[in-house]
Order: sequence, then structure tokens, then C-alpha cells
Amino acid sequence: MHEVQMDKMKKFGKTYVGYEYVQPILITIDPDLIKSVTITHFENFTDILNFKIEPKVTTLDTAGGTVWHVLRKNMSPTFSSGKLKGMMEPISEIANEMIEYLNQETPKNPDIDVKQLFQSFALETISQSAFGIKSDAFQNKESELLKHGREGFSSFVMHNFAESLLNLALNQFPGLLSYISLFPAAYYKLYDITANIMKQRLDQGIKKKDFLARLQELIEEIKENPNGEVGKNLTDEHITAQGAIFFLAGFETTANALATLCYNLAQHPEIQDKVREEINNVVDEFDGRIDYESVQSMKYLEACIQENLRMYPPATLHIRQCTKDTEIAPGLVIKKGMRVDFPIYTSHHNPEFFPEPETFNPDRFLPENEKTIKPLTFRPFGGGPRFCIGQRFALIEMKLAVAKLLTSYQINTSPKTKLEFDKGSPFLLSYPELVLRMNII
Ligand code: HEM
Repeated sequence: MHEVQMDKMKKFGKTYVGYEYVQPILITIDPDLIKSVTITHFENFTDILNFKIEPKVTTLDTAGGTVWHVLRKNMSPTFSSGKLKGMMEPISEIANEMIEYLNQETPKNPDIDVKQLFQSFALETISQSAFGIKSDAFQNKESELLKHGREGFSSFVMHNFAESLLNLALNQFPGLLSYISLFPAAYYKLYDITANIMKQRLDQGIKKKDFLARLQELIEEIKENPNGEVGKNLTDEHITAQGAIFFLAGFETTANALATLCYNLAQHPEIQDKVREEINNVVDEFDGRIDYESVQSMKYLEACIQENLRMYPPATLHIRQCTKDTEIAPGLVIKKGMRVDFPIYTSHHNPEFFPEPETFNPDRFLPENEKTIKPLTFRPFGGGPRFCIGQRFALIEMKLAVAKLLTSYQINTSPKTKLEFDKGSPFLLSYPELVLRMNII
């Protein structure tokens, strides 16, 4: 799909009108228009869907209006610096498990499907920090959570796709909604897992400090203060639903980005050597520690991660629905009910924003050069108040994983290395596998 968008942008320029059946959609990578919609006039563009869904599937990414506001406000503290710092110790342990797994596998066969490797890493990370449980993803490829994660994620992709296809029908016949579920079984399974763990914790008086603990606090708040902001706008079902989306949104995106980063580093051994040298120097300065503090000093590693997110953004598009007629630029009025699309891949590959866009050049993101990047042209995590809530979590998680990996392994291409993106995915730059050769240092 990103290829289609690239062709259209070449033909029509940075802004054009596309059609979904008979409904017009404004499609733009113009940073001024993006600012106008996602920031200046955000109150008229808070929503992602333009039809109602039941509370059990109203996750932060699908919620709209007041429900979204209240959810976002109350979920944000989970990602404060203090909370993130607390989560890093288990993540560091999981990265160690990943290295142990490689130490066990690579003597048999150094060609590793890094997509699968990082899916296990990301799954274990989310399941321990969100659900407080071990999924045993490295050793157990049949892990229940891994299965629901993969199925749920393809469904998550599908529900976005289904949303586009059913949009028109649902608009005209809202009654259809009682018959159609856009959210397949895996979603409900994750809802049940969340509900069961919360119940178990309540019954056994287990106290933790993870995402689920925050959800439990909110459910308590509804009971204690039914007329407060949370009680008036949310139900227990709304809150429980958030367990699933944190799991689904954080799993595949992070795994995809980590795998393509390793691919870029394998293609550019000189960049890989440079980033390894930085990691080793910082680790020496921090008495051998790779942790929350030390990874903050790895500026070149951060630049490599950002440059990889530019070249291969896991999400290729983000969208907003207009809820009130709004003039977003002189003479350009977006009507209520119209959707505005912001292609990410197309913006990241536009030579006007990023010269020589097909070249992997982490220097673009070094602190001294970052000012040359125009705000809202680089949007791997979206933009405005509705940007990705897991951004900081994902960045630190990726830094930790890559820092640990590069101190133990040299990443090379293998004759089996091939990066081929799935065709037709409207929102994601997904690919089935990515094999790289991992040589112990
Ligand atoms: C490399 C990793 C990731 C990428 C590239 C990514 C990308 C995105 C993008 C493009 C959006 C749409 C933002 C917009 O509409 O402006 C989004 C939303 C979201 N992401 Fe992420 N994400 C990543 C990791 C995570 C993680 C780790 C979590 C959770 C732990 C997460 C949770 C969410 C949620 C809940 C939303 C909806 C936010 C809202 O509508 O308020 N993401 N993400």
C-alpha cells in the first residue's frame, strides 16, 4: 500500500483527495496541514473511527471523544519516567534471555529469523511489564500469549482494514453493527486473559506496579467515585479492554522495527562497528551496566534507531476523523464525517524532507543535525496529542535489546537474507520473516 501512496504523491504532490467508494478523504504529508489537523484543531479531529463500538473493544486506539480523553489522561501516568525506569530491570533480564537463546541456537545454525526472535523478545517484554506474567516465548514457540498476540495482531490489522471497507455500509446502516463484530476472537481472548489476571490478583491480594495494576486502580475509582470523571465516562469493560491493546500495539511494531534495524546494520558493517564502539565505551563509563541510565548516553545508537524508523516505519499511516466542519487552511474546509490520512512512509521517503531518502544515514538524527528535520515530517509514532502512548517505552526497550545484542554478536547478511514487504496492508510495513547471520564475537 505504501508503494501506491508513493506513486500518488509523485503524481499529485503532497496533498490530494482520494476516494473510498464515494467518500472523499484528504491525504496529506504537508507538515502545516498535519499541524493544523492533529494539533491546532485537534478538538474537531479527536476520533479514529466514525461509528460506535461496544466498550469491550473500545481500546485507546479506537476510542473517540470524551472516552478517549479520559482513557488517555488516566493511562498516561503508566509511561512516566519513574514507571519506565522500574520496568527496565525485567526488560534487561529478558534481553539476557535472548542472548542465552542465541548462544544455544547459533552453534547449530547461525542463520536466525530475527523477526521471530524479536517477536519473542517483544512479547516477553509486554507480557511481563503489562500483565506481570512470564510467557516463556523464547523456548516455547506454542506459547498461548504468542499465539493470541500473532492472531490478535493480524486481526488488529484486519479490523483497521475491515473498518475502511465497512465504513460506508455502517454509516448508512448503523443497525448492521449489532450483527457484525470487527474484532475477532483473539481480541476477546486477550480481554478474558486481562480480566482473569485482575480477578486472581484481587482474590489473592497480589500487589504489583505494572499496567494491570493501573487498570485495577481505575476500576476501584469507578466503584468509589461513580460520579467522578472516570466513573461517569468509563465502565469496567472499557478499562479491562486496555489490556489487549497495550499488548497488541506494542508487540509487532517493536519486533518489526528491531528486525529491520539489524538488517540495516548488517548491510552497513561500518555503521555497525561505530555503534558497537559507542556502546562499549558507554558500558565502560557505567561500570559494565547496560540499563536505563547508560542507554540514555548512547546517542549514535539512538540515531540508528530513528533512521531505521524513518526508512522502515512499522506503521505506514495514521488517520483522523473530522467531527465538526473545520477550515484547516485558508479556503480548505474539512466537512464533518470526512477522514484525513497522513501517510508516514511517503513522508519519510520524500527527498524534499530527507535528501537521498533511500540511504541509511543515522547522522541525520545526531543532536547537532536534528534541527534540520522539519517538525511533523518524521512521524513514526504519529503526531499531536494522540501520538503513540508507548513511544518512550518502545525506544528504551529497543535501545536495551540492541545494546545487549551488539556487545555479544556481529550481525551479517546470509544467502537467505531477503526483506520483502507484504502487499496490500493498509497500515503496516509487515513482512513474514527476516533471516540474518549471527556470529558470536
Ligand atoms: C516501534 C514501536 C511502535 C511504533 C512504530 C508505534 C506507532 C504508533 C503509531 C503511528 C500510532 C498512531 C498515532 C497517531 O494516530 O498519531 C500509535 C498509537 C498507539 N500506540 Fe504505538 N507504536 C509502537 C509501540 C507501541 C508500544 C510499545 C505501545 C504500548 C505499550 C503502543 C501503544 C499504542 C497505543 C495505545 C496507541 C493509540 C494511542 C491513542 O490513540 O491515544 N505502541 N503507535
